[in-house]
Amino acid sequence: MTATVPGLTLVPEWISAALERDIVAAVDAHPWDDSLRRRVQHHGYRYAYRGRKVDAAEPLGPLPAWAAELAARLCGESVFTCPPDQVIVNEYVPGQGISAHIDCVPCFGPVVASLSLGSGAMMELSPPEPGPRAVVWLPPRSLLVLAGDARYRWRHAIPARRSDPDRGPRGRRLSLTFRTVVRRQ
Ligand SMILES: O=C(O)CCC(=O)C(=O)O
Ligand SMILES: [Fe+2]
Repeated sequence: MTATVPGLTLVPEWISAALERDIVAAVDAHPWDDSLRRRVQHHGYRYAYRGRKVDAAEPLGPLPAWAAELAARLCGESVFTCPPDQVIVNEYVPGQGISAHIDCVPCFGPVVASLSLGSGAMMELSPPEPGPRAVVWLPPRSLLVLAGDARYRWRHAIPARRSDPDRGPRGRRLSLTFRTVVRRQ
């Protein structure tokens, strides 16, 4: 049995295959940070995985053009109430994943949106109280939006494996996750 997750929305084919190709090329033209187990890029603000914090006083500079365009579209479509100003790119090669977590609550605002490019992947979400997990297939070019309980109470993970049940082998996947940095007064 799988559960449904309040606050989770998945929009298939949020971008075209042509735009997907252009964004992957633009992302790959930018240097990667390979100090973690998977390669990442941080745009807008750096997120410190270790201390789980973002320094809102230290912007990295303007978002790259592809990220600024997608951020504007997310705003225009009212996915966010203000333009997201922080983007993390994750690269997963087959066998890589991300362990179960809730995105940093004091660091980021109430909406987190993640665009999948390249390969699809299966996401597992665990409820706040013991109970059945939810499994969501994230196809390439889809937009996953986490708000409400999906953002604040459920944990999400991408199991580190080479293929997904019923979906076959994974290829290289990029996820582009848009967030809004919380500014403390
Ligand atoms: O790759 C994904 O779709 C999820 C990424 C994620 O959960 C994160 O960066 O916090
Ligand atoms: Fe996350």
